[in-house]
Amino acid sequence: MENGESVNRRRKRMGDDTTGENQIQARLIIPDFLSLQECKELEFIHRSCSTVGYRPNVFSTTLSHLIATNSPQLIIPFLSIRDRLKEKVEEFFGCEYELSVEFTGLISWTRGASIGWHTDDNRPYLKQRHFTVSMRLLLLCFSICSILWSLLAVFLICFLLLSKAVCYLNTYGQDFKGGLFHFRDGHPNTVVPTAGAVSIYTADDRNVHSVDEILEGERLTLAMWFSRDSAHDEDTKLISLLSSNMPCSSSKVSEELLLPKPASSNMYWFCPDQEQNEESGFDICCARIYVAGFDVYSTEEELSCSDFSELLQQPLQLARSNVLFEQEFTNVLHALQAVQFYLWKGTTPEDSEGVRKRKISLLSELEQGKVASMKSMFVKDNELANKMFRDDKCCLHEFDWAEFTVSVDELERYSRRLQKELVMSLPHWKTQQIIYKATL
Ligand SMILES: O=C(O)CCC(=O)C(=O)O
Ligand SMILES: [Fe+2]
Repeated sequence: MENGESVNRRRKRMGDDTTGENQIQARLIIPDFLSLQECKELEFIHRSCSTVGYRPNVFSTTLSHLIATNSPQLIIPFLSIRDRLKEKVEEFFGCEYELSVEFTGLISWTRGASIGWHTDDNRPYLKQRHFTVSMRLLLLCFSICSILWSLLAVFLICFLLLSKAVCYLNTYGQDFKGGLFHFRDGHPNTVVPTAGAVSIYTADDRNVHSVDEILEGERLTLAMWFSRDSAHDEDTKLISLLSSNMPCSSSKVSEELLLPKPASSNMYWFCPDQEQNEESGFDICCARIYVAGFDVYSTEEELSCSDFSELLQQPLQLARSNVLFEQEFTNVLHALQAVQFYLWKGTTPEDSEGVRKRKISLLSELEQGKVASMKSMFVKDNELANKMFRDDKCCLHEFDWAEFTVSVDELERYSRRLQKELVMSLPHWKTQQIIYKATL
C-alpha cells in the first residue's frame, strides 16, 4: 500500500540498497488508481481493436496498432492515465523526469492462459547490451570476477529497464476466475486483481512473479513499461507513426471521420491448435460480435470461399434474431466498434431525441442462409468462442434497435470528439517529442 516514505528512502530502496529487507520491497500496490469509467473505456477499446497476442490465449491492443489500423483517436483515452502512472512510478522510485514510457498496451488473458515464476527484465535489447558490455570487459580485463559482473548486470537492469505497472481493468471472481497474481518473495504475496487497482514493481529478481491460469472469462489489464533509456521511448516512435499516418496539416483529417481499417486477417484469427489453422478456431472480431448476440451480414452478392478474409474488409451489416439493421458499416472492425460501444454505454431514453432513424427489416430465408454461412466461415468453433469471450453481464438488458441506433450516432460523436483532440494535440507532441494529455 502507498505510504508516506521520503523520496530518498524510496530511491535507496530502488537501486542503492540491494541487500536485506528493502531488497524485496520494490513494489507498490494502489487500489482505485483508475476510475471505473476509465476501466470501462479501455475495455471498450480492447474489445473493439485487439489482435491475437504474444502468448497462447492472450490478446493485445498496442498504441501503435491503434494508429496503424486508422484509429489513432483511440489513443486519447490512454493519455491522462499514462501521465498519472508515469508520475506515480517516478515519485515512488525517486527518479522524477527521468523515465521514458517504453510500452503501453492493453492485454487480456483468457481461459488457459498463465505464466509461471519469472522476472520482466528479459527484454531482448537488454540482453544485447549485456552481451556487448560483457565482450568489452572480457577483452580489457578478463580476470574480473563473476561477482563484479553480476553487480554490473544488476546495475544495468536497474538503470535501463526500471519497472512495470499493471492496471487491472476488471475484477477477479466477478469478470473472470483464476488469474491471481503472486510475488514469490515478500509482501504482498498475492494480488487479487480488482478493477482500478495498479501494481507497480521493478523488473528485476526482487520481483519474481507469476499469474495463475485463467479458468473462466477474460482478465484485462493495461500494462506499461518504463525505462531510463530514452532510446526505447515509445513516444518518439508513435509520433513518427502518427505523422506519417495522418498529416495534421491536412484539414481533411479534422472533417472526415476516421474509421477503423483491419490489419491482416491472420492477426485476428485465433486458433488453439497451430496445426489446423484453417479448420478450427475463429476470427476474434466476428466472435466478439456473435457472443454479444449479433450476426454479420455481407452485402456482397456471392459469398466466395476464396476471398473469404476479404469479406470482412468490405461493407457489412448487423443483424439480430433474424432482423437486419439497415446501416452499412465500413468493415468488420467498424461493426464491432458499434457493438462494443453499445455494450459499454447503453442508452438512456432522452438520448434518442434528434436521432436519424434507420430501418430494420426481417431477413428473408435466403438472407438467413447467408448469415449462417458467414458464421460458419468465421467461427469454426462456436463453443470455444463462447467459452473465451462470452460475458453474461452484457446480455442481461433487453435489446432494442432504437437504442442501438442512438448508440451508433453517439459513437460517431465520441470518435469526432477524440479526433478533434488528437488533431489539436499532435503539433504540441511533435514539438516536444512526447505524448501527453494537452490542456486545449
Ligand atoms: O497481468 C499481470 O498481472 C502480469 C503479467 C506478467 O507477468 C507478464 O506478462 O509478464
Ligand atoms: Fe511478468
